[in-house]
Amino acid sequence: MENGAARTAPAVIVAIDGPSGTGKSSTSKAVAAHLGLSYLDTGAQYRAITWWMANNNIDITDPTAIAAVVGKPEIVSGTDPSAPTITVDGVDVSGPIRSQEVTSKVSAVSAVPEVRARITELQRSLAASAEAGIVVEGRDIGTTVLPDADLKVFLTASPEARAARRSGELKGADIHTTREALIKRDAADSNRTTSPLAKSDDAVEVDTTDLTLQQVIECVITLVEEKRAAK
Ligand SMILES: Nc1ncnc2c1ncn2[C@@H]1O[C@H](COP(=O)(O)OP(=O)(O)OP(=O)(O)O)[C@@H](O)[C@H]1O
Ligand SMILES: Nc1ccn([C@@H]2O[C@H](COP(=O)(O)O)[C@@H](O)[C@H]2O)c(=O)n1
Repeated sequence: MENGAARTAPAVIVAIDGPSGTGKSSTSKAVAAHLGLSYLDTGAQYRAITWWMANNNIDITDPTAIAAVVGKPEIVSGTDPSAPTITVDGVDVSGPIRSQEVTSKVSAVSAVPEVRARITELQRSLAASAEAGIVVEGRDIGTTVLPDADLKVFLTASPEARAARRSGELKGADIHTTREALIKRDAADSNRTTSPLAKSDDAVEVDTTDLTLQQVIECVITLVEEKRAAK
């Protein structure tokens, strides 16, 4: 480096995977904001395409029907961690994609190989255009979408801890029902044939059951900084 030249941190690609309610979104957003990276919520993309299928009366039990229309909706993700956005055909769907209807249908839609191929292409393109780097969170980022990521983290937590977090978020929803719904969605996501929810062999596993969100964020920031220093 020449005298006086500013040192720019090299772009870094971070993949954060794990089951529902382990803290992927909260952690990824905070880590990206702290380190000046972009942020991509890939679950929101699968939810957005599911919302479009439901709105267009596509039979979500019929993979052939889903595959036939997979290219129709235009899905756009904004990657600013302080204000992530998601639109379908120009419509802001950030609220509707969190509905119970979408949550109950998303695993069936995301299991369709043509859906995964389309969404994976969007994800790779966003990651490639993130100048400073990006934190991408989901279920198959480390294994399939970005297998060459600089850092892979796999978050876990007990079903009880995850259900308590979720029912707190859903204003006192019954913990038992929430726990059963989480377990059912994780099973569907883990057992599908195409890029299931899985820990990549080279991912760092962090059990968040007894950690505060702040402790998890600090742990991941440290891991990213170590990777950056080694680049
Ligand atoms: N370590 C933690 N301790 C306590 N609460 C947490 C922790 N991590 C996350 N939370 C809370 O748990 C809830 C779920 O977190 P978050 O949405 O980040 O999980 P997720 O893994 O992205 O879930 P999903 O895959 O279903 O989108 C949020 O309300 C969040 O604030
Ligand atoms: N990489 C991913 C991310 C998500 N999914 C599917 O989307 C659903 C919703 O994800 P949330 O993180 O918003 O809860 C999830 O249950 C998966 O079906 C996926 O397949 N791959």
